[in-house]
Amino acid sequence: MQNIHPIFDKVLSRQHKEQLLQQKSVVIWMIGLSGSGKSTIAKEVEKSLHQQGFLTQLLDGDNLRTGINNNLGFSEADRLENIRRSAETAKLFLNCGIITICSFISPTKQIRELAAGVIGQEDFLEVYVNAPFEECERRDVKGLYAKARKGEIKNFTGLDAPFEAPEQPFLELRTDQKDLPTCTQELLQAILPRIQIS
Ligand SMILES: Nc1ncnc2c1ncn2[C@@H]1O[C@H](COP(=O)(O)OS(=O)(=O)O)[C@@H](OP(=O)(O)O)[C@H]1O
Ligand SMILES: Nc1ncnc2c1ncn2[C@@H]1O[C@H](COP(=O)(O)OP(=O)(O)O)[C@@H](O)[C@H]1O
Repeated sequence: MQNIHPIFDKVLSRQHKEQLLQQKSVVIWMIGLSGSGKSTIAKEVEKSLHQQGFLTQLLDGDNLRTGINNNLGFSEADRLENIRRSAETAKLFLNCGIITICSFISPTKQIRELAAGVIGQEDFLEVYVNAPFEECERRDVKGLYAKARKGEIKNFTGLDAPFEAPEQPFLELRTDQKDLPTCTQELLQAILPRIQIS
């Protein structure tokens, strides 16, 4: 990167901002098939954290794809770029001391390693929102599975595009076995020690 000179000697650090907000920031990165429950849990967790006085930001695949990522589709290369930009966005919030809840399918190990690399392994909490493909298809919240079966959507995750289950996520939530309040509580319990100032 020639002629680019990033500012590293900032007057205000992430710690200053965390101190102001009385919280520690982290990125909660929710992954899983379409319809597994990422957005639903993310919204519940955000609501609860807000009620407890934490400053949060939600970043969702569908939402970012209407703005910063609106020129990207679902090829492998586009998904990588989608996640790279989304992770860079999450990092801006992280460095502002904000608890950042991200929900992106993030289907491959390579894509998730990219996200973790941008954010920093220490601050990247990978949450696997897991429901079997058949259950997600049964739910078919947005009618996308039906369209994909008819061939109206190509590169659909789990059908004609891969989803690689993570090997060692920070947390796994089986949304076909536990209800929404239970999944929400499990996630809150897991992250609270990471975001509270001791
Ligand atoms: N081909 C294909 N495969 C999967 N999903 C598709 C596809 N086409 C559109 N959609 C819609 O896009 C949402 C997923 O976007 P993401 O940015 O999370 O995907 S990725 O992480 O880049 O793989 C996804 O949102 P969720 O259902 O919330 O996962 C869908 O609404
Ligand atoms: N335990 C659970 N956690 C989250 N969602 C659940 C759960 N059980 C059933 N659901 C339902 O599954 C669907 C998940 O949809 P959504 O959150 O949009 O998934 P995603 O964001 O992963 O595409 C919703 O209709 C939700 O009500």
